[in-house]
Amino acid sequence: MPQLYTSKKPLTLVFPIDWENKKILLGMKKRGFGVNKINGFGGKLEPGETVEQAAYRELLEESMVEAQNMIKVGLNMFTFEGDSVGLEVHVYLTTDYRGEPQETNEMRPEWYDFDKIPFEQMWTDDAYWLPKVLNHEKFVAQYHFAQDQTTILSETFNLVDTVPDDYEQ
Ligand SMILES: Nc1[nH]c(=O)nc2c1ncn2[C@H]1C[C@H](O)[C@@H](COP(=O)(O)OP(=O)(O)OP(=O)(O)O)O1
Repeated sequence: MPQLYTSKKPLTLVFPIDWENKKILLGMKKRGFGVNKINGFGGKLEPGETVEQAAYRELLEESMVEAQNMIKVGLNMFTFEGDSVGLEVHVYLTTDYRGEPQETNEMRPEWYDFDKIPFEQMWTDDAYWLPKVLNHEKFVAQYHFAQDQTTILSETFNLVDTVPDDYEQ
């Protein structure tokens, strides 16, 4: 396969989970990349920050939920036709958190039942990997998007025991 990217940008994506009631916290993104889509909480790293530190900070900034733990469950490499920068998205679940979710400038949070996840309002790839995560599986995947940011042109998906720190092309 030809190289899909020449540089990559790490991003975080966190989902608070209530296993007992089978609910997941998602948010409507109010601005920026993926605006109007429903997704987990996350974003870019600040200078000097680790991926995990960024995951805690972004969740708090976007939903006012303060995670007490994080479990890394997936690594996605997203690339786009005509764009040489890959998005390396590190996916976490948190099962222990403090605070009630609140609407912020970035996100409007809402709890969803596992069987009522609004995949049609989410990134196309989520329908492939999010159910695996809710089934306690871990994965490494790559999705190559057309310029419409909706059509997936190619993909690779693998279940793993441990999620690596970096995506290797
Ligand atoms: N295909 C995809 N599927 C998915 O589920 N999440 C994706 C995705 N592509 C990007 N994301 C996530 C990763 C990250 O949590 C978020 C984008 O990061 P940011 O919120 O930092 O972007 P913004 O452009 O809003 O940045 P700021 O304006 O600096 O906040 O979208």
